[in-house]
Amino acid sequence: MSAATDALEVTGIGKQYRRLFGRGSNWALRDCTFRVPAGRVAALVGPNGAGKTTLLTMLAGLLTPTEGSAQIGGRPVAAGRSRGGEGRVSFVAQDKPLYRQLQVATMLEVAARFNHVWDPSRAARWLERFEIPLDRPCGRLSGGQQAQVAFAIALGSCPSVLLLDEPLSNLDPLARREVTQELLTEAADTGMTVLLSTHVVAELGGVTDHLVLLADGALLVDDAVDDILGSHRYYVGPRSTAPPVPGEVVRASHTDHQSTFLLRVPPPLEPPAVAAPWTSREMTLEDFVLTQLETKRANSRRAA
Ligand SMILES: Nc1ncnc2c1ncn2[C@@H]1O[C@H](COP(=O)(O)OP(=O)(O)OP(=O)(O)O)[C@@H](O)[C@H]1O
Repeated sequence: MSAATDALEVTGIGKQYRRLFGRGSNWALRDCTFRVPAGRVAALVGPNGAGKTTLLTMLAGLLTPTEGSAQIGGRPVAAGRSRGGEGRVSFVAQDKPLYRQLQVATMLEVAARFNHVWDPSRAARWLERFEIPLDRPCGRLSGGQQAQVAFAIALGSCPSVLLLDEPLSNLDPLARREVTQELLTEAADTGMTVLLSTHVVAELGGVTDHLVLLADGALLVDDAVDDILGSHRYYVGPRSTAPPVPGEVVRASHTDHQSTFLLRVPPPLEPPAVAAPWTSREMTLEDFVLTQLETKRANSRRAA
């Protein structure tokens, strides 16, 4: 994949926060390098405190990196500098700031004045899709409805890259699925790239096509979801010290009578079929994320 087709290019980025009390500082994120191709919906996943918000805030140009740099649409991100053209970015933070006393329709008018590129129909379509009342003050909407207004404003500004910090956290399960599917449609229709942080990995299957996994302020995985899922498979059979087919053992677990192996076969090879009594099944994205995090934790404990 050439750099020209990458909407987001992050090189060695890191952030060190000063401690408020006492001396010294903490690295929230270190040496993070990854790319997200244009038009993808990428999930930014990691445990609490992994550095997701810090990364998104730097990509939005609201926080200066301590090290490294980022490019959006081929142009460097610089804190405090507004962007236009191909590198236009919208960021929806966790606390979605809306004027509580303003009606939704008036809030959109205010947003239109703040954005030099604005598509009123795109914002209106999103609100209509999610049945948000335009005449209600924002402060009298539910948390999930307020989130929808924030998404509508972000989309109305026609970003080439949309950064969302835990967009699904206020939404019910049905709304979560609808929002992720609509974002996928928006990305497919407009070429917009989405990077969204989330803890709800189980609901990302079929929606995100790229995974960026952080843990303890470091990048653990940066890969296409199809490649991840296509190269891993579970094998379950009688208790055994070795898997029934060749491949890298990512994880093995055993009971008295049964063994389960998660195997990785790097693309372009397909994970092999298996003969009875062994059975095999696909791995989910949630399985993959949990396995990576467990392995990382076990390695850290061993090294300590
Ligand atoms: N302003 C700040 N000053 C000092 N430390 C900070 C600051 N903001 C974040 N941190 C620390 O940086 C680390 C990463 O925080 P960050 O909010 O980026 O994580 P996160 O992955 O978004 O977490 P969560 O999933 O809980 O939202 C944490 O250890 C956090 O305590």
